[in-house]
Amino acid sequence: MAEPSITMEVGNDGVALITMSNPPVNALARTMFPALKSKFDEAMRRNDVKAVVLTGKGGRFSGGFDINVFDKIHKTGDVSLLPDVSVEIAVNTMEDAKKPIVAAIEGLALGGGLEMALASHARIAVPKVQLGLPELSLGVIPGFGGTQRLPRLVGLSKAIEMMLLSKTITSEEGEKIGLIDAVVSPNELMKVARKWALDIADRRKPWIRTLHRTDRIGSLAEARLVLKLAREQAKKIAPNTPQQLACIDVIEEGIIHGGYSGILKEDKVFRELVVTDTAKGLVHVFFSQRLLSKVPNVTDRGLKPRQVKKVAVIGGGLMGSGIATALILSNIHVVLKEINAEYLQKGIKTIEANLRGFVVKGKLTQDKAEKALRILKGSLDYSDFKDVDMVVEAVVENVPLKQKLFSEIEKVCPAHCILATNTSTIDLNLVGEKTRSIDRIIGAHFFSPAHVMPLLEIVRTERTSPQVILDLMTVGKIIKKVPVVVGNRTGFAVNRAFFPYSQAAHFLANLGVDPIRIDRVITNFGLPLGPFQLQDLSGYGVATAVWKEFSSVFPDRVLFSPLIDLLRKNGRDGKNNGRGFYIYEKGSRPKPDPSVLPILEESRRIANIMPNGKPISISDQQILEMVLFPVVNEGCRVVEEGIVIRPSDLDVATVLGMSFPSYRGGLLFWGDLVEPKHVYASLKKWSEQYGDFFKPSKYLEERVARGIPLSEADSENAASRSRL
Ligand SMILES: NC(=O)c1ccc[n+]([C@@H]2O[C@H](COP(=O)([O-])OP(=O)(O)OC[C@H]3O[C@@H](n4cnc5c(N)ncnc54)[C@H](O)[C@@H]3O)[C@@H](O)[C@H]2O)c1
Repeated sequence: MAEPSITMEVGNDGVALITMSNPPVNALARTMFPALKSKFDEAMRRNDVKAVVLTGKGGRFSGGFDINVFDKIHKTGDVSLLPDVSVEIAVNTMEDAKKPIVAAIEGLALGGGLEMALASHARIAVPKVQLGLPELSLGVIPGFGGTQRLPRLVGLSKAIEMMLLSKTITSEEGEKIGLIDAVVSPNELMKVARKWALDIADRRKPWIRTLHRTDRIGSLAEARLVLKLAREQAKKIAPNTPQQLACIDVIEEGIIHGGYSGILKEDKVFRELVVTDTAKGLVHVFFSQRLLSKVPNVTDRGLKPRQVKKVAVIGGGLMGSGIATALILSNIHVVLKEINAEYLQKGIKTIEANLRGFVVKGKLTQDKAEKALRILKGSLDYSDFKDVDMVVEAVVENVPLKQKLFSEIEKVCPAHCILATNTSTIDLNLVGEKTRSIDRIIGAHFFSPAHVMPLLEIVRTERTSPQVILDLMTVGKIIKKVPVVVGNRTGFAVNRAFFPYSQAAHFLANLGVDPIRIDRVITNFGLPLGPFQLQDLSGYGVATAVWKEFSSVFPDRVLFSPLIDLLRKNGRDGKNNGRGFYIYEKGSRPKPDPSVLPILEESRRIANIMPNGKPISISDQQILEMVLFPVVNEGCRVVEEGIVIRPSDLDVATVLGMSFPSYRGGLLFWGDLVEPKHVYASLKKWSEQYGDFFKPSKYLEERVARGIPLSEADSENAASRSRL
């Protein structure tokens, strides 16, 4: 791989072209900063240089600061690994340079990359460049002066929106809002940038040092109002993370005391934020996601993914229609098969509604929605199956039906066709029992709603062929999902890890804790739904089926609760009929339902676990731990049993499939943050008091004994996992 480098070429026109190179996105490695400085210094010294153009090699300006450095800081705690860029390079060397610097931008300028462009005196870009400061999504703030210069170029509100939401914009939009000085065609880029630089040098164009500008900020009173609203918004959208409010504070510093003062505060705050648990969690998820595309015995075999152009989706219910939506949106033709015309129409209508939903939210143009619908075809038989490259079965959860379907499909589909099932609970070997091509059977486990949720668990059996796994991974990426390869065991990875979630919550409710309080503790922690609201949403039929399924497979750790049965007996079915733990009324938010209390009391009487018949006294933190530590423990079993390839795969999967807060790094990483020894000791205590449901797993026990984080891959266990 090419080494990171900075080169300089001086043209006869007196323009020095400085090029950043570090493929693939010219990330700014630490070693590049002294080299950048020395090239700029040389350009300033040389008499044959009048102006400088800064660019990136290979059609990309720069993807930003090399975040491998964050990873190193998190492992060593050594913040001095951060280079002094904000003052030394972005101010002294670039902004205050004696000769003008113009950024010539192609492809992308993100994070530190965009900040280098902001420190230049003008910015010229080609069309469709991606521009943004997404640092907050990694738990930090822009660190090379971005918090100060972006508001001075595009105005306070727009800058705050771009930073707080980590929003990227195109160069065309950038030109409209003042971030980009001109958008030109790729073959003109260098010519225009060079001329622009010379025009500044010769005073034909203004020489703008952004940090000194105030014209886009407005009056102090106006700025204060914008900052106040931004703070309120930040508290609402990100109540558990520090970087949003810190970013606003830093911007405010620059507005009150001037850009340079803002830069100094930015640098200080950046160094504080980079070592927070939030940054550690977000960086962990970022790197863990990258690892997912490495699947032993699949991606290391030199196989090439085969193209999947047409897919048959069987079943147009909740899941099938969502899956079909995701496929047609990525230009993959779909045949949707149903049992009768009425259900088929219903399925197609749901797909249309899914697309309309995207259009209404501005995520899709009407044109694209119509184009997607044109490649969808409904069917009541197998006549359109002869040229499909993949089948995704999403019919009701019924073993004989699925077996029958796969034995039929095998006969009507081409020999290369991938045979995928969306089952959430059934053993894939059982699904494929009546099928000869067992090596083509694979799980494509989408999460509901399938056109929205990003996780795709790819379930492989011992017999699934590596080619089929690779093909499905590729399709997953094409339809913008994040594929995580998992093993074929009840619940796979995410549902399995989360099966103790509602059980533990019911246990607490039977111990006398208010379910609404439990939900509140969990949502304050950052999960979007507490366990009771989640059950209300999925309906008690599903809750009972899931509870039964897991109880039969893992009878050693099941808790008894009569609560759901009692609710059903009392005519409640959660959101389905508007009454559950909460009352659901059209147009208003779910409200806790006080009339659940007698049902709850009856459940407590039957369960009979309250000490001396009295509700336990418990803190919010203890509630959180009693609900989530069993989930961490089950997550440990998921790793122990080799259901995921690496522990960090489960972290990504819980973030994407269960909306576990990414700023907590995913399930196991959070277990590491709260200390595995504490998780272990708590579970052990509860298991002695309440039984085996809480019994610490071997993996947890062993990791604590060896002092190895739960979320870290362990080479010793890799061999046992390779059976995946
Ligand atoms: N609901 C979820 O959250 C979820 C999540 C992941 C996976 N799953 C799995 O996805 C599958 C489907 O679940 P769902 O929630 O979409 O169910 P659903 O009841 O909403 O839809 C099933 C559809 O399959 C159709 N169908 C039945 N037999 C058929 C046949 N022979 N040919 C064609 N169509 C047929 C039915 O008419 C119905 O429209 C199940 O295996 C389920 O375990 C569900």
